[in-house]
Amino acid sequence: MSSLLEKVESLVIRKGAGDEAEVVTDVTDPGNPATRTQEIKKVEEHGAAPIVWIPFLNRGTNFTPEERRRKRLEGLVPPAVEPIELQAERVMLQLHDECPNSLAKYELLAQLAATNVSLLYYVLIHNLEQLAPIVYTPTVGEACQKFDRIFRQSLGMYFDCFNQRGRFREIMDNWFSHSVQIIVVTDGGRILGLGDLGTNGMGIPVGKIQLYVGVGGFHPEHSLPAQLDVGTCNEELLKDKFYLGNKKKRLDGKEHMAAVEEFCMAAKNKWPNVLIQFEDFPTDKAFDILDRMRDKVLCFNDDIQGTGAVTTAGFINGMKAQHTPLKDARIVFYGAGSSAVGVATMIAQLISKETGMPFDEAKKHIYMMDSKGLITTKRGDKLPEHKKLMAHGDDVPVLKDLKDVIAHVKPHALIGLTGAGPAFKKEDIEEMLKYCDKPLIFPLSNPSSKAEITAEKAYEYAHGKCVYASGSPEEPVKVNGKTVKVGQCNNFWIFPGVGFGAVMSKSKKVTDEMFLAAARALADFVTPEQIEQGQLYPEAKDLRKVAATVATAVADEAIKQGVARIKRPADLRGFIEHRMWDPEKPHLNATTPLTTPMTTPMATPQGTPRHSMDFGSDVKFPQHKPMS
Ligand SMILES: NC(=O)C1=CN([C@@H]2O[C@H](COP(=O)(O)OP(=O)(O)OC[C@H]3O[C@@H](n4cnc5c(N)ncnc54)[C@H](OP(=O)(O)O)[C@@H]3O)[C@@H](O)[C@H]2O)C=CC1
Ligand SMILES: CC(=O)C(=O)O
Ligand SMILES: [Mg+2]
Repeated sequence: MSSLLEKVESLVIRKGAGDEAEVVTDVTDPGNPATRTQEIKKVEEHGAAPIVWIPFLNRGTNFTPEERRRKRLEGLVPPAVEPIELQAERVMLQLHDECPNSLAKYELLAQLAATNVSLLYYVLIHNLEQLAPIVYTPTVGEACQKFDRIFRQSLGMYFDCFNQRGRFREIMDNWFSHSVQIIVVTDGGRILGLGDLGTNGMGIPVGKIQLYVGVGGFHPEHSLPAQLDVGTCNEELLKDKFYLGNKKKRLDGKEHMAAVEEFCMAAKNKWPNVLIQFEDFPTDKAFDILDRMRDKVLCFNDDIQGTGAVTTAGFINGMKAQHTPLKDARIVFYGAGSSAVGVATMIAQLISKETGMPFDEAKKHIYMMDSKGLITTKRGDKLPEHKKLMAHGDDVPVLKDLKDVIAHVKPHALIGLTGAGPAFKKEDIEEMLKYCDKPLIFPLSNPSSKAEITAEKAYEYAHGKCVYASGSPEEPVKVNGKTVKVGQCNNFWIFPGVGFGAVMSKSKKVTDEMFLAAARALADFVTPEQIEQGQLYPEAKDLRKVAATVATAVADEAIKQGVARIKRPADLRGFIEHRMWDPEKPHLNATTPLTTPMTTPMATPQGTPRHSMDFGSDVKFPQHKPMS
């Protein structure tokens, strides 16, 4: 005989499909119909399972005696009634005393995410500086590499692009929340600088969503980490018995694009105002996906646009620290993938807007290198589209070596986005010093093991004279006898605020101008005195405040551009802050669902949900047919 919980599970699933009549008959125990029905009624009244077993509702020992009585939790939690502060103190103690390394801390926090969501976020928000490097880079990189080994509980949704195509919309009905506002989705193709990690890449959407909630202010129930399983070409994973995805070679071309498109359109149908963040798609897909989807769904690519904005902010402050006017600034990019091209484009836009010079003129200030050297149209190889934009022509010689490029360009800034560090050598930094007395050095590749240089070496080679920030956090370093905090140039300064600002302003799209507004707001958060001392970014403890500032600037820009669907509130900052979710008030649903009531699946006579295919004039649900 099946257990009550199994019955209830069946009840809940069937209720979801809108087939209640069938349920009652089905779950009544023929041995004792009256008792069974009563039991089920009770469970119906009090939820499918005790809420201490539901991570989004569980507050463990924090439930008051009255709540324990009312919610039928008596006996299910220890007698002590604890304030969340004390619960958090226990977690911090466990992190310090019981976890021998960063990965163990990651696992402990993942366990918390799977059991008590409010407590996870309380702990995260109150210890951002300490814990961002755990849930995010660099530790999340190691976690992704070992994801199938440390896996315990899924924290997001998987979409199997081999076996579930055409059914993504239906599968989304399995997610518990009716009002998702933010999705981070990856295909695992370029996870940080670690390459193709297939479904092990899920750690990245999970980590970014944790920052969307802990930093950006989204309600946990309104956020969704998602992984498209398009296969992997990582031979080690294909051989790994624990690998959690399909052991098949990656989909490519039209098949890959069709899967992404089905996912996006299904998400829009299910959650009409959802914002989709594309994350760590390989460069040969990233630009095409953004181009194809940006007018169809509310979306952006974090690696292209988020990185663009965060680096532009550091560049603004770096040029101030050097006293270099933007019209004179020259920049060398080491790496020409999705992130580098995103940054280069935004910096050229900034120079153009600030100085009045045309974009085509502004972009001549930028010199990009890839694995073959300085990118020029005359180099003799066929350049992919994304490299053409910034390629120089006859005005530059063919150069392969970074030092030679520096000698030719005489740059004010050197930005590393190769995913292939360490790469910047002593002679490169010394060469920069010949032309600029305070060069900006940004080794931005993640995680730390892939960074182009470390703070210690950069300051040493530059005799303490550079302005520096890295993609992953670093410990403070001694510079000329003084301890200096190391700045972090990571898109985590941008995406939580951009996402929250766009969603709270009910923006129809996320425009380039909104990203530029985010960059400026981030740059302005740092005081002139801090900039003068070489500090280009805020400190991680201020992440939440920065997110509110960025969100306000983004919403403001959306309203100015006419893409927002709200009227300007008298106090925009207050409007944003009021809506930021606070785990200390778990029932205060500050981010009131903006989604219109969801499109409810209708039950067919057979009980299988079906969906209306008429989603309005401009949105058509893809029918899993080959794309033209
Ligand atoms: N700090 C932050 O916020 C962010 C950091 N990143 C980091 O940026 C890195 C790159 O990401 P993405 O742009 O998407 O990746 P891609 O793999 O698309 O790009 C890498 C680029 O670096 C070039 N490259 C690789 N090795 C070398 C080398 N030895 N010398 C010169 N150029 C080289 C490649 O050349 P070729 O084209 O010839 O192959 C390519 O142009 C990752 O490590 C990622 O973690 C990304 C987003 C945000
Ligand atoms: C930070 C980030 O998005 C990356 O390294 O890919
Ligand atoms: Mg990324």
